[in-house]
Amino acid sequence: MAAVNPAPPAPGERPTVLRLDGITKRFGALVANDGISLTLREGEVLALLGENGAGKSTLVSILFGHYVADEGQIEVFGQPLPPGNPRAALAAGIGMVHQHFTLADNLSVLDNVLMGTEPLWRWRSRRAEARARLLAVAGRFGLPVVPDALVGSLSVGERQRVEILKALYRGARILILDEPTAVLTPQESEGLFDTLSQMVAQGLSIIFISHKLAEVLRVSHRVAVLRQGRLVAEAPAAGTTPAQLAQWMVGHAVAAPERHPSQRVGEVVCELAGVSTPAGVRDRLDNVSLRLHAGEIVAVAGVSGNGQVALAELLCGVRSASEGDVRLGDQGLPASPAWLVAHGVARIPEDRHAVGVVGDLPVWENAVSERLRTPAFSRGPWVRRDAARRHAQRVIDAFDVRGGGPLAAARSLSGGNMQKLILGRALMAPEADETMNEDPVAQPGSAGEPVTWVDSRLRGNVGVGVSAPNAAVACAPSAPSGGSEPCQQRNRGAPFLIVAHQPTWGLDIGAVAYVQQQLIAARDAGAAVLVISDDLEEVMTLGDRIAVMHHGRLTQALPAEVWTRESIGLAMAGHGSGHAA
Ligand SMILES: Nc1ncnc2c1ncn2[C@@H]1O[C@H](COP(=O)(O)OP(=O)(O)OP(=O)(O)O)[C@@H](O)[C@H]1O
Repeated sequence: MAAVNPAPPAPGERPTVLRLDGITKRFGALVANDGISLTLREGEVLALLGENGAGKSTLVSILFGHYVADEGQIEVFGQPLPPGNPRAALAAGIGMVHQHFTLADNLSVLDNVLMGTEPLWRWRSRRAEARARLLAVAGRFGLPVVPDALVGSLSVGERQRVEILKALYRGARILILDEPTAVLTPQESEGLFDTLSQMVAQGLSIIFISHKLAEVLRVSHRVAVLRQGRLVAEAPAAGTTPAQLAQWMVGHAVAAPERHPSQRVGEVVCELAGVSTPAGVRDRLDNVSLRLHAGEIVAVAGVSGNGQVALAELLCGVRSASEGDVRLGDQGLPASPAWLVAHGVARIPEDRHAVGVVGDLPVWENAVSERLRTPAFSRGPWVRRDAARRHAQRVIDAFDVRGGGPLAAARSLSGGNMQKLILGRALMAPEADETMNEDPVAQPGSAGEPVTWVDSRLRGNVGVGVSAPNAAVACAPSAPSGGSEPCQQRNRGAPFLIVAHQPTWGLDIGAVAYVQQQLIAARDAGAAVLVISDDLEEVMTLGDRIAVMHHGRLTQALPAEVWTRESIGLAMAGHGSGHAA
């Protein structure tokens, strides 16, 4: 891997462009940022690291004027920055590229860049001038762009380029990139690194937030590490190792997850035979065949946008096949997400913001949302609130969901902690006491809410709808057969099929290791696991068998040993099955 960063600016040689002095931010009793002081120099890439919930997003939100610090000052190019004023931040030359893009799909690149910079009525008259300026900025930083292209037709990497251009067009001199590579393919990440090096060569300064430690060391000049809101380390990237970074972030060494091949592969739990999904949809399946066995992890690699969403949605009952056959055990797969969830198909959705949680609702409601109408959490028309909150607390403890407890609004969780909550919801079965019939049931006026009421609050969630028939989490006669093991799993409420789409996206290294261990443990307990990921490391760490998606087609799922990094890369680019055997 070629080093991207040019020689770091020697201390004192380049002017300081940004100075944070004693920034403190509290949310109630929680101190998200605790007296943080940092500087950034011209032409410098500063990586901001920390565990999920360490305070990175809070700090950059203060910088960008979305939050107001309780204490401390910020100076940009020697001038004090007015707090809580995004316009002032923009005017001072601060630009931000969020993890989740803020572009309008139905508008052109140029319109997106202009949006918010000019009054609407001026767009037409100033278009030619704006186009020329956009192309000039694009040329200067080596960011090729087609101004009239519709944003909805662009790949993820191209959209990110538009976001960066938007910031540069507005005159950003300090650019904050929040986990910019999380949504990119390896090739797109390379393109971004090239862009970064061009930007710093032109004197821009960059704050780069990422959980990928190797890439952090590669692209940055300096690293700053937050832990529980405090700045615990600052060091030049050169000479620092990923292990050292992990130690600073977590406070102890983190063992990299290792491959643990399956010991006992069971019967076929789910089978796709010649499955296609409707044409005309951008993300579709084209004649896909795949068998998922109990006790095995199949990992699907591929550049996102090649059919992964269609595959995940199909298996979760959100999308139907137009051709071919999908079977769960000995029956057709019902196109009913609620039925599937109730009968032991767990899903970890890719987009946690859109379909994962309902931000305004408390953690406990989100933690039981997919099982709300099971006996574990409801009795007749009433929610068993105590059981639900106990379960939420168990999820919080087991998955280390930090940031406020069962009553906190899910919205207040950091991105990574939200993902841990979704994983816990999908993977953690209710405890025996939560499924016992004689447990006290909340009554009106005492402790509970009507199920229908909670249900309607959650209805915005998951595309699943939670109003499943009051399905017992037991081996229903119509449930897939296929041996006793999945049945036992279902009886315990544990999933027998797990569809995990980008399960560790946005997680810190400790959480990645934990989640991967949980998926392996679920497999070892007899579940069939499908992991869909564009993270090659993850695919190679988890997959007992690996298949690759390209343009809606899926290669044969072959044993992991057959594949190499190179052969997976070839298949990702559509060159045959790509495998070496
Ligand atoms: N609006 C809010 N209300 C209450 N608590 C909040 C709010 N925003 C953030 N927090 C809390 O502040 C802490 C820091 O969160 P922050 O989002 O800054 O972490 P992070 O380092 O960006 O994490 P991640 O890597 O998961 O994105 C967390 O405990 C989070 O729950």
